Amino acid sequence: MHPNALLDLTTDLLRQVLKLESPADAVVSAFFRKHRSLGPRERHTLAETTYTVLRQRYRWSHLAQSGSGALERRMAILAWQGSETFLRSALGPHEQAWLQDVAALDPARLPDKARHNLPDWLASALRQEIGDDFWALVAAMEQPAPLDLRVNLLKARREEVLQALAEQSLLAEPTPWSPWGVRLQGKPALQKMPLFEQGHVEVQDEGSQLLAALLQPRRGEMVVDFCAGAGGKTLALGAVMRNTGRLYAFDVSGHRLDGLKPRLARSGLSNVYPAQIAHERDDRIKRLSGKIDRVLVDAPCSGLGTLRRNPDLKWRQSPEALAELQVKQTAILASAARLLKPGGRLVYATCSLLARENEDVAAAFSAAHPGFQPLSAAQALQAAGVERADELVSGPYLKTRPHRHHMDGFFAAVWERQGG
Ligand SMILES: C[S@@+](CC[C@H](N)C(=O)[O-])C[C@H]1O[C@@H](n2cnc3c(N)ncnc32)[C@H](O)[C@@H]1O
Repeated sequence: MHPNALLDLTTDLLRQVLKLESPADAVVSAFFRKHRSLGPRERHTLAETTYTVLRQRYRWSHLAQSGSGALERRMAILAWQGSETFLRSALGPHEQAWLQDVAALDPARLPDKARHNLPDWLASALRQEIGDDFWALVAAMEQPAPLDLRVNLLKARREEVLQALAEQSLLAEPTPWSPWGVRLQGKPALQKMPLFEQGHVEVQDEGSQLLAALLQPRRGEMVVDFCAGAGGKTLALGAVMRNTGRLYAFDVSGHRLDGLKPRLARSGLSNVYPAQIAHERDDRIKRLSGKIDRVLVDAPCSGLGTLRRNPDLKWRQSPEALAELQVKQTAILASAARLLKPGGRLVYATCSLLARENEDVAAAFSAAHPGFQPLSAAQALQAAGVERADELVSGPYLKTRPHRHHMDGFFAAVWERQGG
């Protein structure tokens, strides 16, 4: 494709993504479906440039002020993630000179906002949450996430997967904490590899894998994954249960649960029962009340712990949306808790970094449910064979952080239902 044409397409894609009306990955996928003739290198440039702008939107719009022409074009030029020679051949002499001037500026002298690239409400919430680590967190969130795999222990051992990857000259190492995790270098086309097709591995961030360790379901138990979605955690739980017992995968979204089907088929699990529920007080929940050994609530949340993968979320969330989420999280947790037998374990998890969705919801639940005894996440993880679990917690809670653990930001609280 001619350099001018690719720059025009990038400008067009950015214009669509920056409307922030739909998730960026959906807009990018729809754009690629519309432009089927794009090659892999062109797709890479389009997607990476778009994500670079989303990660550092204030930086690029600040620097773009000095140029001329459409703002999205200027941002695309500054954040370009393809060949520089190729880009330069798309630019006229004025744009070339402007790009050179901007490139010479010292990024350390930019205003704070153009360095942290966060909306004001989120910057102040994170400063309060993270304190002195704020800038380290900002830097970590601007990096793309590594590609983590979870080894499906029903079908393979971690050493075998590492060996198979090495035979294909792929660099990989065990994840630092998850006993089932493998971290790959680069982004190989995994979907076409036998390891993936035959269900020996699934793509799953290390933090997400740890939630299965925290719930620690045993063979033969009755377990509920209350907000199962496309089943990332369901699959991990089913494997820990060694394909025994009964694992219900509930979600209000039938569409998301549909995404679980092909993954289940690959995984070899036959103990999973996906079911769409109307809402958290659905009759099905009432019928199972008091019968379940372990319940995971992977609650709908702002997703702000996944900004490395979904940088558009920081522009699409708002304090008002967080307040609504908190109401929903509180209601789902209270309803899911009714499922548990005495002695049963409850885990509430989010991929948010904010106390409003995390500690505040957990504390309100504890206050309203004295029959649920909070447990230490570190002890639960240690019991599940996670070494150095004390590095992953803050007080009784699991709290993973991109800048400290190279994982998405997860929060989890654990309780045991009392009584007999
Ligand atoms: C964080 S996502 C779950 C991700 C999933 N556990 C995984 O590992 O892939 C939250 C899920 O909660 C679901 N959800 C929203 N409201 C719900 C409710 N009232 N009851 C059950 N699930 C709900 C959403 O449809 C969404 O799939």
